[in-house]
Amino acid sequence: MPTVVAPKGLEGIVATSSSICWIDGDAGVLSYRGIDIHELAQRSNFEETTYLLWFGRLPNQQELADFSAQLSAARQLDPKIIDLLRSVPTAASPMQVLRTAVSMLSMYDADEADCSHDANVRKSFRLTAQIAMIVAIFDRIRKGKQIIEADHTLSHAANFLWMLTGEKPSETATRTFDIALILHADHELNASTFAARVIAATLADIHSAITGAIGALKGPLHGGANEATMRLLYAIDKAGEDPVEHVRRMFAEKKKISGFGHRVYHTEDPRATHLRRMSEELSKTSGNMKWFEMSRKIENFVKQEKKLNANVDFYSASTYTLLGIDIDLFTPIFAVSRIAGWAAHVIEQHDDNRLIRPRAEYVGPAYPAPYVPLASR
Ligand SMILES: CC(=O)SCCNC(=O)CCNC(=O)[C@H](O)C(C)(C)COP(=O)(O)OP(=O)(O)OC[C@H]1O[C@@H](n2cnc3c(N)ncnc32)[C@H](O)[C@@H]1OP(=O)(O)O
Ligand SMILES: O=C([O-])CC(=O)C(=O)O
Repeated sequence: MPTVVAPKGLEGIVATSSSICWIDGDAGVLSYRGIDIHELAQRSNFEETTYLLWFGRLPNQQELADFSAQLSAARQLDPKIIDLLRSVPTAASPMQVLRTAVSMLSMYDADEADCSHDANVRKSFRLTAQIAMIVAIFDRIRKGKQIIEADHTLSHAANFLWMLTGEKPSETATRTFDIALILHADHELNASTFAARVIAATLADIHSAITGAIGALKGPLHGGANEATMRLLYAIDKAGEDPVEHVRRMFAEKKKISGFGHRVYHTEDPRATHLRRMSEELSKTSGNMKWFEMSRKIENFVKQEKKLNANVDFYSASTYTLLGIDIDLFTPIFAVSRIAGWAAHVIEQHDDNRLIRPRAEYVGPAYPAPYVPLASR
């Protein structure tokens, strides 16, 4: 019989070993394959970072060129997936649609049943390219706009913005978005990645694991917090309220403030540092300081009152808004990036698998409870 009862929410429990991502939550350090996130945010791009996550080291020039070409070549969707995107209600949330479409992708993937290392890598290329396309194409369809064909000369970040808006993105927009993709690409055993690994550990295919991960990311305690953050900023603005007074009231009502707090970080989330800076820069260049200033006031107040730090979701909200992106695309965009990490974890899980099956502490009626016949109840 098991004797150890893990703390609620498995806080502090080390549930697997992994060589992908290392976090020091007290020092505010995040690294992919040992390389500091600040260095990656400054010097890398999404393609190179994804190579690093999947293959464990930085690529040389030729490897990066080949990788980028392979990712770009994977920008293809079966027409049946486009039919699906046209057939769902336009009022459906893009996150619901993404979850369903990724599940459907498996039916059009030649490697579906093959969970070998090589097949997983091939499917990871396709999923990474296709998730970005699905998010952009559904947004066009629901707005009654024409679908934009992928541009194979563009980077992953630039192509996403191109397919979303139909306009070639500026260098600033592309770089900002690329950095956001790098920052969100992996985060150790967060809830959606854990979900993906649990599914993969049954030797289910990568599409099943990623579909489950998208479901986990959707919740407001996880990836859904970026949308909830922006909805809070909009609500405060609409009511013409002082942000500090609004948040003070939320605290009095024992409500949580989206975009703050973290299970692992007890100091600044290193990703928030970059997103705060990008939000400020975009605000200055656009001449619209409203969202940034409101965010700063809330951040200072939450820190002062509750000693809680902004997490990755807080400043991504204003950053994406300043890039002209709709609020309900924020969490799908998280998936556009996080597929890199999810795929790395599924590959790692399948490469050295054991079923993940913990125990529960039983707190129900004592055994043996009587079975009372229906007529006597
Ligand atoms: C990409 C990501 O997933 S990043 C996280 C995104 N999620 C959010 O931003 C949602 C808001 N934040 C939260 O709900 C939490 O901080 C989580 C879920 C991220 C981490 O949760 P946990 O480690 O389980 O901490 P828990 O929820 O138990 O909070 C501990 C205490 O801090 C308080 N607290 C934590 N976060 C917040 C918050 N955002 N606002 C107000 N109070 C908070 C809790 O109310 C609790 O207080 P109590 O002990 O007086 O009851
Ligand atoms: O690690 C976590 O619990 C949540 C998080 O920040 C992420 O998934 O990026």
